Amino acid sequence: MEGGRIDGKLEMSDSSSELVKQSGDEISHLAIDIGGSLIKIVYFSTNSKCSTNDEAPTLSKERKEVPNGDLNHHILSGRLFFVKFETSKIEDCIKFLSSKKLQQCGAQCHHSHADDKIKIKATGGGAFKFTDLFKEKLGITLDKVEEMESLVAGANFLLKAVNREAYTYIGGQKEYVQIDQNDLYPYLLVNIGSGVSMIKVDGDGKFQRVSGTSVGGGTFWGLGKLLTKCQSFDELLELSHQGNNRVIDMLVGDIYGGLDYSKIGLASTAIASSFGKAISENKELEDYKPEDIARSLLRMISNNIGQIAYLNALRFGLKRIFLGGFFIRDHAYTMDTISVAVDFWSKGEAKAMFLRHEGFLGALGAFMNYKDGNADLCPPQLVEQQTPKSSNCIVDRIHNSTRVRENENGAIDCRLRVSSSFKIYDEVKRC
Ligand SMILES: Nc1ncnc2c1ncn2[C@@H]1O[C@H](COP(=O)(O)OP(=O)(O)O)[C@@H](O)[C@H]1O
Ligand SMILES: CC(C)(COP(=O)(O)O)[C@@H](O)C(=O)NCCC(=O)O
Repeated sequence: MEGGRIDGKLEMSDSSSELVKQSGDEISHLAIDIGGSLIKIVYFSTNSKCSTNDEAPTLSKERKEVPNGDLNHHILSGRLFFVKFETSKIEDCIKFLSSKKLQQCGAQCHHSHADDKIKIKATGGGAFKFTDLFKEKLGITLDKVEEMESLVAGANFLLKAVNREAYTYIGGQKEYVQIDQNDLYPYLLVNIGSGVSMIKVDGDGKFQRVSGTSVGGGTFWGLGKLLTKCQSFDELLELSHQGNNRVIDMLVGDIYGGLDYSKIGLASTAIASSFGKAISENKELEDYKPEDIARSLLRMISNNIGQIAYLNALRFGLKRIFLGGFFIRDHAYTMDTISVAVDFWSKGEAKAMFLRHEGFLGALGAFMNYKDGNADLCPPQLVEQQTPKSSNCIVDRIHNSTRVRENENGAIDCRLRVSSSFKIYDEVKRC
C-alpha cells in the first residue's frame, strides 16, 4: 500500500489539546526528553479517572524486605502516559508541567512545601539547553541522563516488556513481531529524530553509537516547509500522501530511454537521482505541485536512511534493525520506503522493524533511570500487572518473563515499585 496512515494508529497526546483533559492527573514520576524538534514526556499516574480497564489503577501498599536493608516499599498501580510538544513551543510544556501535581512519594505524602525542589529525569540536548528555564519557571532541577543511554534503555524496555511493540511493514501490511527475549541482541537501533543516530545494541546498557546522519526528520520538515509552505509536519506528511515523486525525481528509465538497466539490477522505475528532473526542465519551484515535492523529499530521506541503516547492519553482521524517532510517525509511505530499501540492499537478509512508541524511547529510558537513585532510596521500577511473587529482582522478572499491558491509546498499564522514602523531589526534604 502506498501512502496514507495505517488504521489503528496510536494517538498519543499531542500538546495543548490534552492539557485540559488530563489536568487532574496525579503524577508520581515523570521523565522528559527535550530534542531538537520535539519535547517528549513520559509520566506515571495513579489517577483512577484515567482507567478504561476493568481494574481501576490503585495504590496498593506493600511492605517488602530487601536483602541488603529493610526499606519499606509500596507498589503503585497506574498507567504510563505519553505526551509531546514542539520544542519551539516550550512554553506549552512549561504550562503543562505547572498544571500537574508532581507528587512526593507517590500518593503517600500529602503535604508538599512551596520551597520543595522537584527533580526530574531529563535527556536530550534540551536538558542542557533549558536547565535554567526549568529552574526559573518551575523550580524543577533536570537530572540529566545521557541521550544514547536513554534511547537504548527505552528500546530494550519496550522490546522486552510490551506486547506487540515491534512490527514489520511489508507490502502495505503491518505484522507484529514476537520478540524472543533470549535472542534479542545484538540489534541495530536507528533513531530518526531531527538527526539520525545508529546504535549497535548488545545488551542492557551495552551499546555503541556506530553511525549517524544529519539528513533526518529535521531535514524533511525543514526543507519541506521551505519548499511547500506547509504549516505543520502532519500537513506535509498528508501532502506527500497525495503526490507523485516521478514528476521531480529522475528515474533510471528517464536516462536509459525507458529501459531497465538490468545489468546492474535497476528497473526503469527506480530513482536514479532524487529531484534530478528539476535540472533539465525549465521550471520554477512554483511550477511543481507541493504534493509532488513532499513525496520526493520523503522518499529521498527515507531511502537514504534505510540504505545507511542496512550498511551499518552489514558492517556488524546485524540482521535486526529497529527504528524509532518521530520522523516515522507510523506513516505508511515512510515505513514502506525504509523497508524496501533495507530489503533491497540486504537481498532480504535484514529486516526493518518499527516501534509503536517510536518517538518516546529517550523519555522512557530516562524514566527507567530512576532506578539509579541514591543508595538509600529504593528506585521506582516497572513491574508487571500480576501480583509479584517473592522475587526481589522485579525488573529482572519483567525482562525475563512477563509483559506489561498496553491500552489502545499507547498508554501502558503497569505498576511501579517505590520505596516509601523515594520522591521525585530533592532528597533535602524527606516526608
Ligand atoms: N508535530 C511535529 N512537529 C515537528 N516535527 C515532527 C512532528 N511530528 C513528527 N515530527 C518529525 O519528528 C522529528 C523529531 O523526532 P524526535 O524523535 O522527536 O526527535 P528530536 O529528539 O530531535 O526532537 C522532526 O524533525 C520531524 O521530522
Ligand atoms: C545530535 C543528535 C544526537 C541529537 O538528537 P536529536 O535531537 O536529533 O534526536 C542527532 O541529531 C544526531 O545524531 N545527528 C546526526 C549527527 C551525525 O552523526 O552526523
